[in-house]
Amino acid sequence: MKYASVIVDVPSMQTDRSFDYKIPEEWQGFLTPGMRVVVPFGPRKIQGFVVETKEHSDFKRLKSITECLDLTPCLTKELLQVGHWLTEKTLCFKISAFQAMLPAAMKAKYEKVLSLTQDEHLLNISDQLKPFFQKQSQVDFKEIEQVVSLKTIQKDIENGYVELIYKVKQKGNKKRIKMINLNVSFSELEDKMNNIPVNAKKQLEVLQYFKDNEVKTITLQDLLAATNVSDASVKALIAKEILSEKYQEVYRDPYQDREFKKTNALLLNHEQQQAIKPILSSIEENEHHVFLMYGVTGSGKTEVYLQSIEEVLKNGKEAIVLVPEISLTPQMVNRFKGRFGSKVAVLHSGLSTGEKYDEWRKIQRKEVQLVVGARSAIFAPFENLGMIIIDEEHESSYKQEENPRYHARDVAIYRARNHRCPVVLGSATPTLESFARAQKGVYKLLSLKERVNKRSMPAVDIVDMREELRNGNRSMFSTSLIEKLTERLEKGEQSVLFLNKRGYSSFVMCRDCGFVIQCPHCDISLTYHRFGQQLKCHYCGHEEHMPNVCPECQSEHIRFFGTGTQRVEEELVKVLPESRIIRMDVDTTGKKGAHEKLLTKFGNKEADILLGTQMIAKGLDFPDVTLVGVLTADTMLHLPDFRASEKTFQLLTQVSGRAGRHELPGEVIIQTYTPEHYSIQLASQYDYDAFYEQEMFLRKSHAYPPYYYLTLITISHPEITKVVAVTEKIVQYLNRNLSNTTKILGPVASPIPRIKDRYRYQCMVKYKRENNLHETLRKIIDHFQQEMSSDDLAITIDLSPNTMM
Ligand SMILES: Nc1ncnc2c1ncn2[C@@H]1O[C@H](COP(=O)(O)OP(=O)(O)OP(=O)(O)O)[C@@H](O)[C@H]1O
Ligand SMILES: [Zn+2]
Ligand SMILES: [Zn+2]
Repeated sequence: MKYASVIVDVPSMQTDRSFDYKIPEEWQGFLTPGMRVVVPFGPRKIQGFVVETKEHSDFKRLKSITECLDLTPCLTKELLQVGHWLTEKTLCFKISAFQAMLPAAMKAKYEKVLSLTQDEHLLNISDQLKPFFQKQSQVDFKEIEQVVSLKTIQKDIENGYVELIYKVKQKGNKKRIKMINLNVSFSELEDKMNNIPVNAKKQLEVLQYFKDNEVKTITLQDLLAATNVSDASVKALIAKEILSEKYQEVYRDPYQDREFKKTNALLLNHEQQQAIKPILSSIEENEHHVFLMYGVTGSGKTEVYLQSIEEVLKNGKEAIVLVPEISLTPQMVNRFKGRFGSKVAVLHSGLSTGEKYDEWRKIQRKEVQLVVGARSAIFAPFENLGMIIIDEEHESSYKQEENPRYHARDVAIYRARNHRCPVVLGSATPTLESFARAQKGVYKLLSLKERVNKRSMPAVDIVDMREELRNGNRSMFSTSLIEKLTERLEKGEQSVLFLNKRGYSSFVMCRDCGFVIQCPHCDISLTYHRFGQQLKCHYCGHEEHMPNVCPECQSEHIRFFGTGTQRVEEELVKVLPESRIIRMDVDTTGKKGAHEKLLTKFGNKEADILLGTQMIAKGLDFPDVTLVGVLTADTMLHLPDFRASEKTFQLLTQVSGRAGRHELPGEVIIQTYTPEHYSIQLASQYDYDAFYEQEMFLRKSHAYPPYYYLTLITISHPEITKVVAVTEKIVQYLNRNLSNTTKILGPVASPIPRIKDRYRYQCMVKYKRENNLHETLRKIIDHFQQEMSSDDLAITIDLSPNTMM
């Protein structure tokens, strides 16, 4: 093939198509679609993806590809196809779609260098530049920029003495280690040693080591450590050709120092057998089906996953398991590694960029057959997929909230259809969307209604906190919660306390005038951080010091409100001084591995109470936890979000599921200010079916999903008049072009009307069927393209918004 079509790394409307390049002769026949290349683009050199190779091009005078970055395609044929589909589905740029499918380490980074156009020009360039080019013809632009004025540089560029070049920097460095090799046989070694002068003691010591230990290859690092000699002695032996060195590539394996206890398949109970049967037959028959495995917490869904995967691997195929924010549940990793050992790659946000890259390459090289990972693991470059599992399918983290705004569930189904294999969605609290599809028979419903060994679900007690207040209890713990905690302490059992942080922050308010301190750039209150007495904005990062007096009325009665985990801990220590508490929140789990350490400690019973936020709500399976307390169940209910009730129900069910999972029975206490709310009532009765009925009824009457599809368009700009004008225009255009049955809401200010000094407006499209939607939206973006690139206007379109924020 002589020509290649390339998608270039310039995310803009004008460049959202392929460009043709000549393939230099030496790469013809080698370069294939899915490889990354460096190509000249205008004055720059940038990265791109080859999407097609061909014998002819309609264009004349084409430039040549400059560099080839891959030896094997980093995107398989199928993933290229997924990329095109993502572009359609989410209205993102092709380049964004391709990049989203690769580990961060492989995204292009550019460095600017200033380069002499000819060596002779060293005499002509300005004096300030000269010192930089004495020894080299290219200099990092950043270095020069700090010392020499841009004007001066510009002049030399205009004169043609120097030029500015963008170089693609490769981030994904493979880790290599130096191996030292013994070049002679052990019998020859004696001879060689005799020839070495006696005073070269260190060199002799090195050779003695090889002799004593009968090794022929060892890493340089280990050799130096074992013999306590310096690098120089080894070099001397290499010069004598007794030793040689070579580099060997190694993987950074975050789990290499850990042992995983091998586990075997358990004997499935009746419900599990019923559930696994259709999955296995779909695997055998090579048929694509989507299964919704609706199983109460502790019903043994994971065991069903494990045994289905076993079947897939036995057939020589591969599987993907998505787990929400997996770094947060090391227990989960253990279960997969325990069953499948080195066949598993793990991909999650807790890994370093390098570690992720290495895990990804294990997949690419077919060294593993199973990947367990968070959202983006859905793009694992397997070519022979036999199954995709999405655990906790209701988790909102499966939706990416930046471009491309995809939902991993959609990608999973698309890929599984390509590979003609099953998708299994598992949850104790399926999304209404999925459950409705199962009701209609679009998905196949598999139910696990009982806990393993018929253990009962923990009894739930709802405590009305208003009542507590009326009875004179002003603390954040109800009387009955304290009683039950004390009981657990006496019996040596463990408790989990859950603080629902979402929608709840510690804001600062003046008790005299009611003034709330807000971010000067965003319309949202600042959050109080005890450490350093700082106030922080969670949207733009603005920080300021906590004032001593109210900026509005000078009163000294300015306090923070709201309950942080730190405060809960302090209060708890006062009430239960003898208890040992582990607190898990963003502050205590910031460091790598901290999360796992804390959980291990709790598992070893080095603490009585685990106190935490969302991060302890799911996946935990500790036998001695018999009490779960939810401190404030209703904080999420009041968010401007049509899924607020559903999320509350899911969360309460998940948290309750942490108690009494093994021999000991469990109990749950839910503290709330709105005990009558149906999502709280029904969660306490574990009545998903009733919740589903009720919530579906409300969604229907308010025209929300799953009855209607949504599209959210958000417009932002530094000037409010501009935002309003553009939003109005968009609404008018939508009204003219979409069908009559479609509802268009807006323009209205977004729930957070200003972020980072930009005003935000939105409009929402609710529709049942809308064939024109994508085309209409594309036209809108097209229309405002100019203003978006020059006038700081931003329009984001989300075709399946998770929240209204
Ligand atoms: N067939 C079985 N026989 C015996 N024990 C089992 C069986 N299946 C699962 N278990 C055990 O029951 C416990 C709960 O199972 P598991 O964690 O798989 O449930 P789950 O449905 O995934 O729970 P959750 O949704 O709450 O995370 C685990 O300790 C598991 O090892
Ligand atoms: Zn005041
Ligand atoms: Zn801010």
